[in-house]
Amino acid sequence: MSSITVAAHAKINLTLYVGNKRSDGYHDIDSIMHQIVLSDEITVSADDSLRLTVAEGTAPAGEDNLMWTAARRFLDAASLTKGLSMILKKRIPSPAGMGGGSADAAAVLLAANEVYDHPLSQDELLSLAAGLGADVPFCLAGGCARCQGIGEKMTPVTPWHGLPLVIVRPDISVSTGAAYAQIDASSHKRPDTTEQMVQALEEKNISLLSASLMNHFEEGLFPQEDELARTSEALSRFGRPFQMTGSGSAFFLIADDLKEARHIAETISREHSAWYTAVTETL
Ligand SMILES: C[C@@](CO)(OP(=O)(O)O)[C@H](O)COP(=O)(O)OP(=O)(O)OC[C@H]1O[C@@H](n2ccc(N)nc2=O)[C@H](O)[C@@H]1O
Ligand SMILES: Nc1ncnc2c1ncn2[C@@H]1O[C@H](COP(=O)(O)OP(=O)(O)O)[C@@H](O)[C@H]1O
Repeated sequence: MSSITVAAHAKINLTLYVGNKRSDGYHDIDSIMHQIVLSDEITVSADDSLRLTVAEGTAPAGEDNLMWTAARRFLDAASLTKGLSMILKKRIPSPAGMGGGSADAAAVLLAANEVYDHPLSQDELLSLAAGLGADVPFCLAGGCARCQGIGEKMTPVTPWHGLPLVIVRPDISVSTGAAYAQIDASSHKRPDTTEQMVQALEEKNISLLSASLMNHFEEGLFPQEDELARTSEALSRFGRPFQMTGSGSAFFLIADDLKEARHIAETISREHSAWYTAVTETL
């Protein structure tokens, strides 16, 4: 196969417990990540050199894009003296806590392996993924998983397909590194509800899922970033479960059905025209 087009799906964190800082500067986490339908589109073709075109939306060009690093490391690991031509249609908001760059990098690893007839095993791809970023192994494995360690220790969890979601991203960016540092500075720790969330997903129990939503970053970031607190307030009036995803600044709200999701998204976008809003579903 000389060319392939794939979807690079965004993720949401249904739970995100942040543990202590480790000696390597990273933090152990306990998080249920779920892929969602919202995705970037990536076309990867065999070529003599490495090229990247951003054909839609906004993302770093060339070497600053994680896709470039993923492609370079794939070619080196597979001992290929060839290149790859990559076209990105960027649709996932960024940065947002939705793992867009990680999803793109994982998609490049999988697509490049297809294009060059599987020179690397799944374990070799996972090891390349772990070297690219904490969320990349999950994006490579996909579905729904409990992610521990810094995200690389994954246990598959029963996904809940088709939960209707409204995604809202206020017009601010949060630095992931700064968000982790903020957690170190705060003494409050919410209890870890990840076990409970696994049970909620297995039972498809929306009340238990709603009660188990938890993101440690909210505690430290909301008092610091007015716009995040404002987004939380704007979402609270719909009476549906919602939460910030990852280190922000996007939120997800779980609607009863797609019709309600569209109504909520329209209402928010009318009142906050600078905010990104989208309707999607869990994958
Ligand atoms: C917070 C989470 C939750 O899913 O997602 P996002 O908000 O980025 O989507 C992840 O842990 C983000 O993973 P990822 O975005 O891949 O992080 P990286 O680029 O590897 O790390 C950026 C910086 O965040 C800090 N970091 C990251 C992961 C981790 N477990 N502990 C950390 O302390 C480190 O300071 C690191 O230098
Ligand atoms: N393919 C990519 N898509 C988006 N951002 C990318 C990509 N490659 C590198 N980046 C860089 O990564 C940063 C984090 O982006 P992103 O992965 O979307 O964040 P998050 O994980 O918080 O959703 C961006 O600000 C950008 O500089």
